[in-house]
Parts: sequence; structure tokens; C-alpha cells
Amino acid sequence: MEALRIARGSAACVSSELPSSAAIRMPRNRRFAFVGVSSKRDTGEGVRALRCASRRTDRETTSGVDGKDLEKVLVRDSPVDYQKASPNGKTEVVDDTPHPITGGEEEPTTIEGSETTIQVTYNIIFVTSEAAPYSKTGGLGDVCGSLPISLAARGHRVMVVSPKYLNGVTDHLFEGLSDLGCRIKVSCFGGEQEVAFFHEYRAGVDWVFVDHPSYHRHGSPYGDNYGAFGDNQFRFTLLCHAACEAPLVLPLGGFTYGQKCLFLVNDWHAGLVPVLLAAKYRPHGVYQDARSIVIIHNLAHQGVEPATTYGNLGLPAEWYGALEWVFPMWTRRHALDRGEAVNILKGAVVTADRLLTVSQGYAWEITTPEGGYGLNELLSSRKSVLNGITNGIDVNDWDPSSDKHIPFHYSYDDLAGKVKCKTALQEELGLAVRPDCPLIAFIGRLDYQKGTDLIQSAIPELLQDDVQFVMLGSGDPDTENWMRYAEGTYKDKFRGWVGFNVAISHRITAGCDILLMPSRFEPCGLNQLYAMRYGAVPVVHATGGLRDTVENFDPFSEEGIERGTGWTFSPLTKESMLGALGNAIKTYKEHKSSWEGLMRRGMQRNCSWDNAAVQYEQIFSWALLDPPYVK
Ligand SMILES: Nc1ncnc2c1ncn2[C@@H]1O[C@H](COP(=O)(O)OP(=O)(O)O[C@H]2O[C@H](CO)[C@@H](O)[C@H](O)[C@H]2O)[C@@H](O)[C@H]1O
Repeated sequence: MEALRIARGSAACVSSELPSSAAIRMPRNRRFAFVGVSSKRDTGEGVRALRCASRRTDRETTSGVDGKDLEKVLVRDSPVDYQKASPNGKTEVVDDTPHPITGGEEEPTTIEGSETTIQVTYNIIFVTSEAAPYSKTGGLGDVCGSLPISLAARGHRVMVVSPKYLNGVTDHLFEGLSDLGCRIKVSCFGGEQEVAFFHEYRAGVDWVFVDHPSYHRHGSPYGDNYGAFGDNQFRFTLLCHAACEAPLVLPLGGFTYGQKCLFLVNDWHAGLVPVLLAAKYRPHGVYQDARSIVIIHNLAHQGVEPATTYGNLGLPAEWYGALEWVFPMWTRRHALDRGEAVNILKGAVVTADRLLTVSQGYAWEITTPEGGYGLNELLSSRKSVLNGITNGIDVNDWDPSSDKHIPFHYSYDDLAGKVKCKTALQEELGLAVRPDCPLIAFIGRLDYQKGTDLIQSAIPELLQDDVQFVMLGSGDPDTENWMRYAEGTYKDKFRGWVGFNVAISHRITAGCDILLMPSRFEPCGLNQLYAMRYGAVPVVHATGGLRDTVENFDPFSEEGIERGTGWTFSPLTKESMLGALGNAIKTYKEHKSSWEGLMRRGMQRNCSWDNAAVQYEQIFSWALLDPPYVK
């Protein structure tokens, strides 16, 4: 645990109270606007911490998160009037110097004779369309179910605001909630919509659920067998309005969170929050001290609807420019199509105080035409406040030594249970029980993003080898049908589990030898992290967070020491994927000690939220140093 230390008697010295990188960015006359501070003298009990670099030299260097000295970066992107923004939000580039965030431990910078520990805590409001275990369709649910707990454990006051979905299947997950008895009216979609708040205090976090009849229907949070719900814009507009009210009106534990808070805005579903702060609240003097950070988990989904829906969103008419989106000519369907739309994520990008993605690789990719899904220029124009922090995972939920979903437990020190999990899985799936046969797995949403078409094209060739393959997923109906077809065609070797099942995903992760992820793009990816923790070796397309987290196997590195935790392949072609899988299979079959090394290095990786949480805190402090981006 780090400690923010200040020199004895210097409590009033603002610059020495600041976390290192933040300190150098703050104009000297600005108050340090963190939300809560408590001070303990020499107790060493700090719940959370930042190490303060008050070391100053003529050159004013400071320690980055990776401990390297970084040159002074006295920059700030200035408030922009987005009511006057151009259609696609292109604005003047204020600054293009990214603030460096890299993994690893921060090198502590202590001050001789320092004795006082300051704990800087924030009031944090996660706004999200899903949060595990209450709701989950993918990685967003995992992150919003575990990062809040990690931040709360570090002393922050954390609230998660999400819809109370009732679908007849997972309703029991909401049974422990209490009705806060608070009803508010949200003005949008041509009327006053009443929403209620439910609450559960669990693992140090205030889990707040917005209740409205539109959240009560069969299917996933976003759709059912007939496709996406047609009123998703309405449902998530309600969420955003309610989330902005929650810190003001809900006396959780006796006290509201109040106006000095940090909104963590997850993906487009929460994207109206920063727009509302700027357009609805700040003009009336509310939320002047709040800041918003947009976290992009998947840029492919932006919440785009026809321009005519703008009037429904409960925003002042003059703010249309913030959400205005004009599709390029080539995407328009007919001569009279003017390509006009509203784009909620774009609105968030141009109004939020800072932008985050879930890996550094993806933070760069989204500024390129290939990865930017039309927002690349806009994101590039804000790259001074764009960072990437690699996701952590819930290491309690995903722990092979105690996982409640798997039949046998194992660990780095005792791997015996791993092969037992494998044979149990083979038995469960009706495959031949063969401990020595490489078992390859894919787990994920069946979506263009995940590259399942590549798996389809490679399966005939791959299954000529002596391997078994199991695929768990739901989503695209054609891919689901193909999984059924493949199971019928390759009865001895292929199993396709169509559906969403958390328990089986754990059992497959524990039982497989190789986890395949041929994602076209992957903002971070969690399954490869789970796989490594469970001693399964990932074979992944070298993109985004996959490239950042999986180290390619190198049997010939320095001094004969093998390195790496899996295989990364590129380009994204069948041949290159089969090549990487071929290497993995050969290593599994012929080089047992190398394989065990791969497993062990993966299992040893620290993928808890601790590292990431420290980096999040750094971003929080930066967000609060500057005035609101849009005043
Ligand atoms: N059929 C099924 N049954 C059971 N469990 C299933 C399942 N299909 C998927 N899952 C689970 O859903 C999660 C998927 O997480 P990922 O991060 O790999 O992808 P996703 O694209 O959803 O997340 C997006 O957000 C996350 C979080 O930021 C980023 O890591 C990622 O790159 C980005 O695309 C895992 O926990 C996985 O086990």
C-alpha cells in the first residue's frame, strides 16, 4: 500500500500534497480539489494511498506510474464550447501530449523526515448498464462488478448505478435489495417518467438500482431473440438521468454522496451523464466540483439513433451540437439521406473531463482510422486526456484453488487438480476422456468482434489433428447454428455449448489446455486473464489488450530461460492462427516441461485489480486538478 506523505509542518503546501504526476500539472494558484482527505499521523493505517513526489528540481521531473522519471508536462486541455462544435465534434487540438500511464509499481518517492500520512478518498459513481453478479452479458459486467469493490477496499466511497432488470430468470439476484422509498420524475421522451431506487450495501459498495417498467422484460439487458430492444435509447436515457440525481437525493448510510463526486461513465449506455452535467446541472450551479471520466470498453457500440430523437433526451435544444453526428456519404442509403444522427458516445467524448480505455494498446488503436469507428479524429484531438489502464480480474471469484464451480481445486503449488478438471470436463461434454489430448476452448459472445468466423473456417483443418475443441457462446444465430452443425459433424472432437452459463465457463477455463481468442479487436479481454490464472495457455490475435497481456512464448530467450505466457499471432488470418495453434499443440505434446513453464508463468501473473486501482486513482487526481472540461 502506498502512502501519500507530506513533510512535517507542510500540510498547507498544496504542491507537496499532490500525487507525483498530478503535482506538476497543477497551476500553482489552484486549490487541490480532491473530494475527501483524512490525515493520520504515523499510524501506517492508510486505507488507500498515493505517493507524493514533492522532489523538485530545476527540470521538474516526476515519477510516472511505472517509476520512470518523466519530463514535466505542464499542459491542460481547455474548456470547449461544444454548443458550437462542428458536426462530428472536430475541435481545435488543445494539446497532444498524452499523460503516461504504464503498468507496474510506482517507485515511491518519500520525503526525508516525513511523518504524516494523508488518505485521499473520492466519492465515485459508476454508471453502467451491467454489473455482475446482478447483470452480465460480458466483460463490462465483470469490470463493473469487481473494480468498484476494489476501489471501496482502498477507502473510497463507491456507488454503482445500474438498471434493475427483471427477466424472470435471474430475478433472485435482486432479492436482497431494499426499496429506498425514493421516487423521482425524469423529464424526457415527452413526459415525466417516474423511476424508483433500490439499494444493497455489499462488499463496501452502494449498489443502487434504478427501477422502471422498461427494465422488466425477458431477454438480456439489451435485447431478446428478436434482436435489440427498440427502446434502448429510452431505457438508458432514464439510467443517465437517474444516475445524475442519485448522489444528490439518496441518503445512503445517512448521507448523500453530494456534488463533489467522480462519475465513471461506462460505454454509451451511460454516455449522457457528462452531457447532462454540462448542459443541465452546471448552468444552475450544481456539480461544479464533479468530474466525469468516460471508460470505453467497446467503441463499436456508440448509441446512434436518428437525429429526430434528440428532442427526447431531456437536453436543452442548444446542446444538439454535442451529440450531432453526420455519417459519411458512402454509408448513406439514398440520395435524400442526409446521414444525420445523434451519437451518445460522441456526446460523452466531447463533454467528459477525461477518457479511459481498458488497455493501453486499445487507447492507441481507437485513435487510428482502423480502430476508431469514426471517432478516431475526435479521440485523437483529446489524447492529452486519454489513457489506457489494463483491466484486472476478480481474483476471489476466479481462483482455481477455491472456485465453487469447478470439481477439483488446484494451484501453482499443486497442479494435480488441473488434469482432473480436464477429464471431468471431457466426461461432462461427452468427449473421450483423454488426459493427453490437447483440449482447446473458445468462450465468448458470438460476435464479429470475436473472430468466430475464423474459427469456423479453420475447424476442418484443425480437427484433422488429434485435438478436442469446445466452444461456449451465444449471440449471432448463424454462429450458434454452425456450432450445432459442427458438433454433429465432428462428434468425437467438437462440442458447441450454445448459451450463457457462468458455471460452465469456469469449468471450461479450468479444464482446457489452450484458450483461443482470435478477436478482430479486443479492448482488453478478460478470458485470457482467467485462462492464465487457471493454467490454460492463451493463443490470441495480437491486438489491443490481448497483445498487452499475453507474452509470446520464446523458448530461446537469454541464458536459455524460456519466456512467455502464450502465443500471439498476426495477421488475423486462418493460416496465422493455425500456425500459432500448431506451435501450441506441438509444445503441449512434445515439450512437457516447456508447457508447464508456460502454465506456471501465466498462473504467477498478477492480474488483480490492485495495480489497476492505483492507476485509476492517478486518473482521478488528474481529473480533479482541472476545471470541468465543459463549463
Ligand atoms: N456464453 C457465455 N457464458 C458464460 N460466460 C460468458 C459467455 N460469453 C462470455 N462470457 C463471459 O463474459 C466475459 C467476457 O469478457 P471479455 O472481456 O472477454 O469480452 P467482452 O467483449 O464482453 O467485454 C468488453 O469489455 C471488457 C471489459 O472492459 C473488455 O475486456 C473487452 O475487451 C470488451 O470487448 C467473460 O467473463 C466471459 O467468461
